[in-house]
Amino acid sequence: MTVKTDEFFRKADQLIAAGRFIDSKGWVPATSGNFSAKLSDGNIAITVSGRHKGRLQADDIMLIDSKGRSLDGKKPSAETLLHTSIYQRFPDVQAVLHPHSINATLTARLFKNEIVLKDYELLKAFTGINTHETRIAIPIFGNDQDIPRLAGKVENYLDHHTHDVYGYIIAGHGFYTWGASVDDALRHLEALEFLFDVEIRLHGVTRL
Ligand SMILES: CSCCC(=O)C(=O)COP(=O)(O)O
Ligand SMILES: [Zn+2]
Repeated sequence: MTVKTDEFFRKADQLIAAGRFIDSKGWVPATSGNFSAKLSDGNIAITVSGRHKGRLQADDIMLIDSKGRSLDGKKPSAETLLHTSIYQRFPDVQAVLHPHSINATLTARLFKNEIVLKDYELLKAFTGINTHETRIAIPIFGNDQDIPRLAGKVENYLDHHTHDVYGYIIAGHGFYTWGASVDDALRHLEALEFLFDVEIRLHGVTRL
């Protein structure tokens, strides 16, 4: 069994704190959502499947390898493959966060295929964006209980959209976002939440 390092426990603490914050906003109801952070050796700290993400303890964060295989005998998130495929594609990504928020769910009901966010000052919360005069697209995928098939659809999208993808929505489910640290991923998460909220209010729930 692999020994857990100081780095593992530091990242685990960051994920636990992120979970508390995300839950305080109501974005991980019941046992929904999952979080991960990459370690310098390529292994990944990730939430154990089925735990309440707002009440995580050190025991609820486990260690997997880059392929998603458990290194400590615990059962990783059911959606582990969605995390490992992001790390594999984007070497700079160090954290992946997946909330199940009302706004992501409503956004997928209001918009088909993607939501375009443009001309918002808060776009500057995304790494690499320095002006409101830009646009980003957040793709929307159909939900699927077959996670490898869902991961394949995400992969296919990312094969064709190589720049400025900061996250994606899974309809009727939640969204995924990531960043170069847990803090960066959390900033992207909050910004997306705000922008989804604005777009929902703008386009009106009456269209649902
Ligand atoms: C009760 S939420 C259903 C599963 C899910 O979508 C999720 O995000 C949590 O799954 P995990 O295995 O990571 O706890
Ligand atoms: Zn989920």
